[in-house]
Amino acid sequence: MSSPQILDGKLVAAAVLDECRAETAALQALGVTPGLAVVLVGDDPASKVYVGSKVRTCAELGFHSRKIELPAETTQEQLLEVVRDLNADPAIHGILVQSPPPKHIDEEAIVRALDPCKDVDGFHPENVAKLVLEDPTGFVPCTPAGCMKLLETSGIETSGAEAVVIGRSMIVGKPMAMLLVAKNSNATVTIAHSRSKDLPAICRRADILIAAVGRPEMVKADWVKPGAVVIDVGINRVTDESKKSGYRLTGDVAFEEVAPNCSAITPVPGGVGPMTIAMLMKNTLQAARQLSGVK
Ligand SMILES: Nc1nc(=O)c2c([nH]1)NC[C@@H]1CN(c3ccc(C(=O)N[C@@H](CCC(=O)O)C(=O)O)cc3)C=[N+]21
Repeated sequence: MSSPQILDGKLVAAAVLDECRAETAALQALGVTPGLAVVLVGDDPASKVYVGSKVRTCAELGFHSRKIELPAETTQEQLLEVVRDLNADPAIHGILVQSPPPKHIDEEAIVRALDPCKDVDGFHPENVAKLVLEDPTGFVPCTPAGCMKLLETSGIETSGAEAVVIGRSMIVGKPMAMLLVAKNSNATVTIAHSRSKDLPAICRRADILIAAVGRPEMVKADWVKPGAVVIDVGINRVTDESKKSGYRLTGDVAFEEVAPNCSAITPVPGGVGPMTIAMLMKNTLQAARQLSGVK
């Protein structure tokens, strides 16, 4: 096989953002300006890039946004105080605390302190439950939501398909599996992970393969059934002396060798990453509508 369909996340994200822009204008006409707060603790360079790009997208859409950058030494109690203030701030509808925080911070406690109605990441237990219950008032985590949107808009049939998700994180793997098995998607889902026996054989069963492990180029050509659809969630920085920055981005899939073998595949960058940000904006709009009681 040759020339797979390249699933262009940048293009689809731009279309989602166009919808968001129109919806923002409509909300503003009703006196509601969507507001997103992004909290970053410490100075991880990759996190800074992502946070910057989230805040920039807010500005492009006409959202109110707040970027709260805290030093790496910020205590648990100080961070909880910031979250409580944002919970109480009527101009803020969505709160995102960039993950991972420094080691001395108990991330789970921070997530539980969020007002679930403002938890646009969908990490709070109440939103996790709503995802399992298929309750649309909950927030779906942005990365898996973006993968689903990309599959939908590309006309990829999930109903009856064998999907394999590699990775069982609360941020991607588990919610991704839940979305694929949900009644509006109807895939048959396997969740594989580092302890799975014969991972390549499990992956070869997949009509739709989702790689979310965080290991650069782990998925090789012989892991993929000919004609499969491959969604690469990995965003790994690897050193590359030929680049001015000294690094390049690569996914969890060995793109060059895998692509010729599949029917469709996402690139990195330009695949799932831009979709994640677009879905964050969509979730913030949902939060603004729900909190303000506007339909
Ligand atoms: N509470 C929380 N929520 C998140 O949603 C969250 C998080 N923490 N921590 C980190 C991950 C990662 N993440 C990305 C979003 C966009 C791109 C993105 O736009 N990537 C571009 C390239 C960007 C670049 O050049 O580095 C692309 O793939 O084309 C990447 C990664 C959100 N995350």
